[in-house]
Amino acid sequence: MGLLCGIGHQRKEILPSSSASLKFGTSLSVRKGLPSLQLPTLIGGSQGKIQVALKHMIISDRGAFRRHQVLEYMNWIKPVIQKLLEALLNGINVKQIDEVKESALMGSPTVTLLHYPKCPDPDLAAGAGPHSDISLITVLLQDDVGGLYVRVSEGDKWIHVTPIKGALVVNIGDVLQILSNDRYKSPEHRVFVNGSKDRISVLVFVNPSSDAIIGPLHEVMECNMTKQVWLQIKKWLCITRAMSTIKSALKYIKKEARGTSWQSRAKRSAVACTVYHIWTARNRRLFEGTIVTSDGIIREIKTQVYKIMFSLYPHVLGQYEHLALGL
Ligand SMILES: O=C(O)CCC(=O)C(=O)O
Ligand SMILES: [Fe+2]
Repeated sequence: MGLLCGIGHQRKEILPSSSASLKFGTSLSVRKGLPSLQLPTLIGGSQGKIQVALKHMIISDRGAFRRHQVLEYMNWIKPVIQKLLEALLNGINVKQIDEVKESALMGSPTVTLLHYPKCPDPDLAAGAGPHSDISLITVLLQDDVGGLYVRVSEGDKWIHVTPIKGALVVNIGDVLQILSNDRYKSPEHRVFVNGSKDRISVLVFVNPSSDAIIGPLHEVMECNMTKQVWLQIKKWLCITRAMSTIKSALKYIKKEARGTSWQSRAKRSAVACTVYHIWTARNRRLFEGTIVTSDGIIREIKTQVYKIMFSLYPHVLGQYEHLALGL
């Protein structure tokens, strides 16, 4: 089963069946793994031996949920959440989710068990008013009663998230919207109570750890740094040809700056130093949290090229003094 995104007929596959055993519902949903996932017999437990009459438990025994059952559900759902996160972050070009990132992003999950008593006049009951979740994602298990609606964009249209047997509904939360710089939207949703049946839902709010600093991930930001640095270095080298990327620079250098003249060497060194210093600056930002400005990187590149050229051609230093003057 693949990973589907969207609601109802708008669902589209975002991961092929071979790469995930997940199925997306509202925003997303998961099917495999809980074959008999059906309220009131919720938690399959180890090898499906333990069956919990959750609906019964919530309604008749409110406030006294069995801790180990909730923990068991959390244990079951953790790898599902990890897989979902991996797929979602992959979708915004975040390929590596190491332990630090993982614990920052999903460090404070909470489980909420909700009971919506039936109401003969549902219009008079509150249910859950329109809101978006502040979590990273919310994984929601609903029974077969229905009543959860998601707002379509900004309009007044609400789509019913029809319960699918054995499926989990996954909502994008505000935190993921921020991390993704709005590429994923945290949908507004609401719940209407039913006129003749009680409704139960079990929610896992996957929250970042309390000390995590949330902002758009670097991978989703347009990075202008490389372009800015290279354009300055190109000008410094008196290269007039239009080429704004390092890729095009490497191609140019391979073709046009092959010889052993000091000019060719200067150009080759400058491109190599540009690649190296941009890479170093990225690493320092990622691993040390140090921000190096493009002016700082340009200065480092020029200094290094100048040193290389001086060590190779001290006698022609005067000829390319204008390079040094740009330092
Ligand atoms: O009960 C539901 O289906 C949704 C509840 C909800 O959206 C929430 O508690 O944030
Ligand atoms: Fe919600």
